[in-house]
This record gives sequence, structure tokens and C-alpha cells, in this order.
Amino acid sequence: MHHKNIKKVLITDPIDPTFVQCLRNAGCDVDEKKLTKDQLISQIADYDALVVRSGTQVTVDVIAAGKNLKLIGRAGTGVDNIDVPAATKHGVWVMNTPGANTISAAEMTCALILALARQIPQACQTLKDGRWDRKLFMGNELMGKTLAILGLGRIGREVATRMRSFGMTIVGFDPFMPAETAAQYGIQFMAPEQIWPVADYITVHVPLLPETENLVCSEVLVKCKRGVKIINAARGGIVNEKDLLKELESGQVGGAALDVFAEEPPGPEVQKLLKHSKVVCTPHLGASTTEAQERVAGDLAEQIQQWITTGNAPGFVNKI
Ligand SMILES: O=C(O)[C@H](O)COP(=O)(O)O
Repeated sequence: MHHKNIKKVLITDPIDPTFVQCLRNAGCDVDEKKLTKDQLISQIADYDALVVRSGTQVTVDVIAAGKNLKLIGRAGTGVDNIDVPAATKHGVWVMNTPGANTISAAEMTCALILALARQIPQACQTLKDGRWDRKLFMGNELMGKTLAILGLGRIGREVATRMRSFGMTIVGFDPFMPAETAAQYGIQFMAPEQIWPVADYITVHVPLLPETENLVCSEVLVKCKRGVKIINAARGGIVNEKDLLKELESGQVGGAALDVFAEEPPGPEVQKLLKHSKVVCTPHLGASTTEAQERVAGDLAEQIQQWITTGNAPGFVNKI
């Protein structure tokens, strides 16, 4: 099989125009289309490569219909919207651009922590609604508070560096990182059971996997300090949405900032959570910066070009 023979490329999510330009320069025929699942299934057979962000669900039926498909490119990090085992089974390579949007994701997380501490979005809304309400919005300083980071990969570590400058104590856990390495990043390594009672803020920075789904659920939240604040700018499903609402309603959770949702866009059953007065929410904007989008597009184009010309490239998440 000629894996490197990429002629026709289909892009189904918004990607920086430099990507299209680079691939056209490399001799590829590139189509950008917004398609329903059925349209994607009926058109995918024409293409050698499919390029997506998180918006397109690359399910097994899409992959099976891709008779000429050799490569799925993810302009970003998370590949949870791609059925990677099915791709591997069908001989389709999957490539992402890890690290290209790390800083944007970390900065977004820091912004959400600050937004929670001072209820900035809620206060802004009252002023826009014509009110001048100061008493409602008594906040808290971050200095001296404990931030728990679950997942100490690239993003978690950048969050640690930034939030330490606010005087926060940083604790964290990662099953793949030894305690000594965490200490080098100024993070006190703790087992999850030790983390729950000491954390004022908990932010998750793990991929969505069977092992991380519902990582933050009622069972965990009830072990936390009353009023704990939860941030999820990683993936929907890591924090259980139903449990979070329940604990917000009881006051056990004092606030939550959510950039990602189990289903995107979130369905009607999530509206109560989104509308809760202690919830700050954004529509999966962690990587939505000019810089990150230029970087993911540039990296992916370069990796694909390198693969076409040399048969080798970084960024593959599977092995055929
Ligand atoms: O996994 C990622 O790279 C981020 O969640 C960004 O997703 P997006 O490319 O859909 O904005």
C-alpha cells in the first residue's frame, strides 16, 4: 500500500488558511467542506486524507467508507473524536500536532481560574443588564490558596508555572510522572485521596480515556473542601456534568468553569448546569487563538508534507 501517496485532501473543520496553501503548494487537491455525518460517509471514498479538529466525529463507519483513506490529520491535540483503533484496523494513519496549542490551553485555564475567583463573567453581565451590583460579587484572592492539577503533561505543567506566580500552592497528580519530577516543576506530588481535602481549585489536564471518564464525580467532590472550585478546559466527560450540577446545587462545589462538554454543542439536559449562577462557561475555546491555530496548521502541513516526501514524519498516534 502506498501510504504516502496523498493527492486528494478533505478538510471538515475550520483550519487556518496557511494549511490549505501549504498542501496545495505540495501538489495536493484540497477541498474544505462542512458536512453532515451522512454527507461525509458518502463523499469520503474520494479522498486520500481527512483533516479535522474536534468538530468532526470520525467514527468507524466514516473510516470504513473511506476506501482510499490513508491518513486522518488532527489539527490539534485530542484524538478522542477519532476512532483510532478502527483507523489502525483499516490501515489508516492518524496524526496530530501535540504541543502546538499547549500555551493557549494553559492560558485559557488560568483565565478561567481568575474568572471564577472574581466572578468576572457574572459581574459583567449585571452591568450589561443595566445594574450596578457590587455586594453580589465579593471574591477571593488566589494567594495562599491550593490549586490541584490532575494530569501533569505539557498543559498541566504550564498552568502550574503561571498560577504559582499568583502565590498559589500547587499540588498535583499524574500516574505517569514520578514525584521527584513533579517537584522539579514546583508541584507537590500527592495521591488523589490526599488531594481532595486540601484543594481550593481543581483543574483537569488529562485526555479523555475510559480511565479518566468521570474522574471528577460526586464520590470525589464530597471528599473535597466545601466550596471547592472545578475547572475543565480538557475534555467533556472527565468531570461528570450531572454530579457537578448536584454538588453546585448543594453548595459543596462553590463554582465551576467549563470550556468543554460531554456532547458538543451541549444538549438541552446540560442547560441547567450552564445557566447555574456559579458556572462560567465557554464553547471549547482553549485552542482558539490566532497563534495556536497558525501553529497547529503549520505543524500539520509540515508533518504531512514530510510524510509525502520522505515516508517518515512526527505526530503519528498509531502504528500500522
Ligand atoms: O484537543 C485540542 O487540540 C483542543 O481541544 C482544541 O480543539 P479544537 O481544535 O477543536 O479547537
